[in-house]
Amino acid sequence: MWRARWDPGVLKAEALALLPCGLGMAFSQSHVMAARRHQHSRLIIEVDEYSSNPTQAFTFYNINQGRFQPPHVQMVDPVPHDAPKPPGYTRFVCVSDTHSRTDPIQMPYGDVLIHAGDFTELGLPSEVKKFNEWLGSLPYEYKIVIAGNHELTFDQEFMADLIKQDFYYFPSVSKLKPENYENVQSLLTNCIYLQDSEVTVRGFRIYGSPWQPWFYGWGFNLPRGQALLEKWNLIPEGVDVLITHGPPLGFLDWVPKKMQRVGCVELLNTVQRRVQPRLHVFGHIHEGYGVMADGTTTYVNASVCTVNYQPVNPPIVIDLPTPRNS
Ligand SMILES: Nc1nc2c(ncn2[C@@H]2O[C@H](COP(=O)(O)O)[C@@H](O)[C@H]2O)c(=O)[nH]1
Ligand SMILES: [Mn+2]
Ligand SMILES: [Mn+2]
Repeated sequence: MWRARWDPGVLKAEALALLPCGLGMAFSQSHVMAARRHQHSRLIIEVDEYSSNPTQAFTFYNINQGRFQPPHVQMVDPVPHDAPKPPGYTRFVCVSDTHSRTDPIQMPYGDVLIHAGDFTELGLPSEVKKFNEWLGSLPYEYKIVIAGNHELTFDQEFMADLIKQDFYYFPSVSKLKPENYENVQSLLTNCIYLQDSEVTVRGFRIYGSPWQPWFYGWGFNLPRGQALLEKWNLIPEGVDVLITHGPPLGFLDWVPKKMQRVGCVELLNTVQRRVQPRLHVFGHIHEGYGVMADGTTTYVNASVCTVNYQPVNPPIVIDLPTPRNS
């Protein structure tokens, strides 16, 4: 069991970790938490000292804190698509990384569809229109979508830089005229599009953000550390469902061919220590498809496409109790 404890009024945090073997170990060191609390205000997450090396961060926190170990961290079986929804629950249907390959996907029954980004290959308006038509054909009460690194045209700063570089890295986007993509979000008429923003549906506060650690200079890429932390700092406390394109460190973020953990350390610390949502949905690392939980948050990597961009992973269904008064 991992617990955090705060000295009254402040600054220094102490973590108490019980290792899987049952031994209790107390830690009181700055790098254990990488967080502090402003007096009378919210918890401040700081850049982790292992931020730039997530594989090393994973190993360190596992050996020293058992942070990613059972019993508190577990793989979870998603709800079977044909299971009846319990009374008083909301059914979330989670997909990600469909990459303009939605035709073969069997969509299950549910109330709220979540798409965690990479719905296109390059963010071309024609792809966005096709995706929007697919959304329009689905029967969910709410459909909530964020962008991923493949939605190049949704990242205005990225497009401005691309023009300066004369489309050197993405020549196939060069035929687009700015007027065709400047307002590309407006093509998404059949969903609620979130970009560092939130919406409340059926009493759930849902927040979405497209940013992920820099990897070959795609859309919404930012360096690990302070730059990404500033985006995560925009996530309000009290959010029930968090949608990001990329995973947090240690949860469904393993890239086998590189033998690397690639999740964001600051996102993990923000999720586990500050925001503590009930559900965190993401994709991006196609190999990490699946569900895990840490006792507070259920983590869903909903990548429909495999690492070879084959759309074979089924949508993941999660039932959450609907908040009262909604
Ligand atoms: N070693 C890393 N591999 C990464 C990272 N981000 C993505 N990837 C690999 O690319 C595919 C597909 O990603 P996409 O965004 O192009 O669809 C993913 O499954 C990984 O294999 C990274 O930061 N480091
Ligand atoms: Mn993808
Ligand atoms: Mn991606």
